[in-house]
Amino acid sequence: MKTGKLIVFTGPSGVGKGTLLRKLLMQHPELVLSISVTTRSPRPGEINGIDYYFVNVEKFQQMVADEELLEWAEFAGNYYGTPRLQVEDLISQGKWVILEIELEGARQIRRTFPQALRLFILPPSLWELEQRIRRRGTETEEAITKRLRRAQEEINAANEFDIQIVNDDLDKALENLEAALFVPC
Ligand SMILES: Nc1nc2c(ncn2[C@@H]2O[C@H](COP(=O)(O)OP(=O)(O)O)[C@@H](O)[C@H]2O)c(=O)[nH]1
Ligand SMILES: Nc1ncnc2c1ncn2[C@@H]1O[C@H](COP(=O)(O)OP(=O)(O)O)[C@@H](O)[C@H]1O
Repeated sequence: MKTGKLIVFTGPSGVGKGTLLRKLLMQHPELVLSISVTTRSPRPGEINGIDYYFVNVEKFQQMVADEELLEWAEFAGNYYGTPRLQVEDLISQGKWVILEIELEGARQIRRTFPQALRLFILPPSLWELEQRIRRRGTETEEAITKRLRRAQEEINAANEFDIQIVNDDLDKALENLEAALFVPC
């Protein structure tokens, strides 16, 4: 029987997690990205059920109370969480499931799924991180400030993770990511 695997993918907002994951998933369709629940509003182009499940705060709190979330956290004024059933089903089918989550959620997973592989994506510098968030053009000034403040705290915790990858050159970062995931055993 194939063994499923849980892979945690963390790093500051704007570091390029989404960009790296899109490329990785195109090349490795056997990997599955877990779709999170969030109370944040959809950005233009984001689709409910594809990018996130967009819910209101009441619904989110109900899911927490009903223990439907494997982990959850507040980030920059919104709630985010991983639906438990979806992940457990996929892992029991032998799939490799990726959680793209922030630091507090990654810490929860470390306690509940100690066997998960945990990766942290670093920016080449804080200056470049800020340029990337601004260039993306999806955030208000207030949201950018919150994300940058949080970024330093997250970067300080990078050593808690099994593997650290710097996303400077995108293709190089992708190569390092593949090397970390597909170690011959
Ligand atoms: N704990 C937790 N964090 C999540 C989850 N889904 C997304 N996040 C994180 O929430 C943060 C904000 O995500 P988002 O609003 O999409 O902004 P972006 O990272 O700037 O694109 C990022 O660090 C995500 O990795 C989740 O289910 N649980
Ligand atoms: N290696 C890279 N070099 C330059 N720009 C990048 C790189 N990786 C991602 N970006 C850009 O940085 C911005 C933030 O990337 P994104 O994937 O949305 O980050 P995250 O999901 O971590 O918040 C996007 O505009 C993306 O095109």
